[in-house]
Amino acid sequence: MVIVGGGTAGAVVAARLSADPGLRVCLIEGGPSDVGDPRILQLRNWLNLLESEFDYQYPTVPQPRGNSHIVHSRAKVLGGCSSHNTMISFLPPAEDFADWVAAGASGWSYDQMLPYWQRLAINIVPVRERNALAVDFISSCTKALGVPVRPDFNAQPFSDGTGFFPVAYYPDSGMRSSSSVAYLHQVLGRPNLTIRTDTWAYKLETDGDRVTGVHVQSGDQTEIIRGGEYVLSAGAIDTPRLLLLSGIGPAEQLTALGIDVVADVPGVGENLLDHPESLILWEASRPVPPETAMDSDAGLFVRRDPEGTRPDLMFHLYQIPFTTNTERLGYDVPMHGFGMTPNVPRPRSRGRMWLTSADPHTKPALDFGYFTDPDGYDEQTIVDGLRLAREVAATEPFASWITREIAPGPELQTDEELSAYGRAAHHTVYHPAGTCRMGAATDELAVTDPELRLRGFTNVRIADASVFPAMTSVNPVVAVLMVGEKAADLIAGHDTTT
Ligand SMILES: Cc1cc2nc3c(=O)[nH]c(=O)nc-3n(C[C@H](O)[C@H](O)[C@H](O)COP(=O)(O)OP(=O)(O)OC[C@H]3O[C@@H](n4cnc5c(N)ncnc54)[C@H](O)[C@@H]3O)c2cc1C
Repeated sequence: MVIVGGGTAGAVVAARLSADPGLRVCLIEGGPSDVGDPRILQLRNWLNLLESEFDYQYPTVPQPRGNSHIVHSRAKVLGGCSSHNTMISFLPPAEDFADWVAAGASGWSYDQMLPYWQRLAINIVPVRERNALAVDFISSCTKALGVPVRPDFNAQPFSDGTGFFPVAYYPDSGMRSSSSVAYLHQVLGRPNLTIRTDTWAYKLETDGDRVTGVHVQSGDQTEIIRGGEYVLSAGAIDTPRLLLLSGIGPAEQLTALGIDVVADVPGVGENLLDHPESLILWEASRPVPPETAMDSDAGLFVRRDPEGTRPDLMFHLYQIPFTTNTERLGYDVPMHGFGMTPNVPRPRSRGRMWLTSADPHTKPALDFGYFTDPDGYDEQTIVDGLRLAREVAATEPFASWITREIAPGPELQTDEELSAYGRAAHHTVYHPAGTCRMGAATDELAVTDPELRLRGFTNVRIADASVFPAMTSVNPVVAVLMVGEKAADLIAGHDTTT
């Protein structure tokens, strides 16, 4: 068994499958190991990992209705993005899985997925550090907007609420509970598990409907790693990239680049999803206390649609000034500041990714199509978010932490002004997904079937965020881990739900 990508889902698949001593598992990971490296393991260091040596750093193509300057961080280290993210960990609502089933992913209903949630090995706990700013934020959210305080967001399904986030970490040590820490670290000695770090896959070798090997590069050396079955877990950008480099994708695109078409799979790279977020930034009236799990410890979910059953607007509280985009627009950078980031839980804009060259080292083009949905739903969500954030900011005790609103600034008031600012200053919550989405066999744009098998191939599955048919309403890492758990069961033949 060869697994490409030792990231969030790939680590789960490798750990679960290698529990069977009769199965030999080789895990190929492009980045280094995280073992013993506090830069990776300390959750609070996450911001320093962005655009570092542990990051593939993908730019986007110009975004006519959004921000063209975003660098999409994708982790290059064992554990993948679970080794450099904030590990905010929500069980997605039942309706999210119902959307997946409706999109053709039979076997992926909430009830069928709950056993995977229950067996996750990561250590999810509500943030233990109780920062006074975050405490007052929660109090003002509930007063201003009437949403309930949630001591544990995962205790029961919710459609709104405010509180400290559930986070996968170990509060005593500050260590993250990534997929590498929770799944791999204790099984590194298994004789049937080989982990090849710093080894980058750039092409699949195929023969008819089977993959027969993976071409990899390690330093200056290249070789082919072979196995009976293959799992692709390189993430929502690198899994479709590897398929396209191997001649598996939209035939027209491949032919134009001079890549031999092995299988015409038109959905590879389509359906690129993300959660866009914007920012309201305040100058603090006093220094923000230092206690924190990872500088964004609390948040707010709002349901604007009275008919809806899920949140349709989410905010992270940032206890630090996250000014990358506002500074570029000419706004002040405060010495002490903080912000709220309204994001769109179920965005309606869709993007796509594609290759611009047959050279495996050339980064692919990413077009998220931010704020291009024809009804303007995504931009209205951001506008509503900026307005609701101002209501929270006007309410004590949070209000007394604020000296002034720096961005968008009180002079911007109309929907048009707030939309223009919100889109210019927007960022990503770093949640790309959907580019190899699963679906029914009759769905031409589905890249895998509901058992995660790659269209047209008998011995390859995909297990990572790329298989999402639709975006989860909440931060997606838990859903990705559940994909890994279910993939392992499907491969081992234990899955009884499909
Ligand atoms: C900065 C940041 C913060 C985030 N915060 C949160 C959060 O708090 N909560 C949440 O729910 N979600 C969060 N996310 C999103 C979440 O982490 C991702 O959606 C999820 O981890 C993706 O998992 P994956 O298995 O699809 O891919 P990854 O975890 O990215 O795994 C892919 C792995 O494959 C390896 N790889 C890639 N290409 C190759 C190749 N060609 N050959 C060999 N190996 C390869 C990579 O090195 C990586 O280890 C965040 C993401 C980022 C970047």
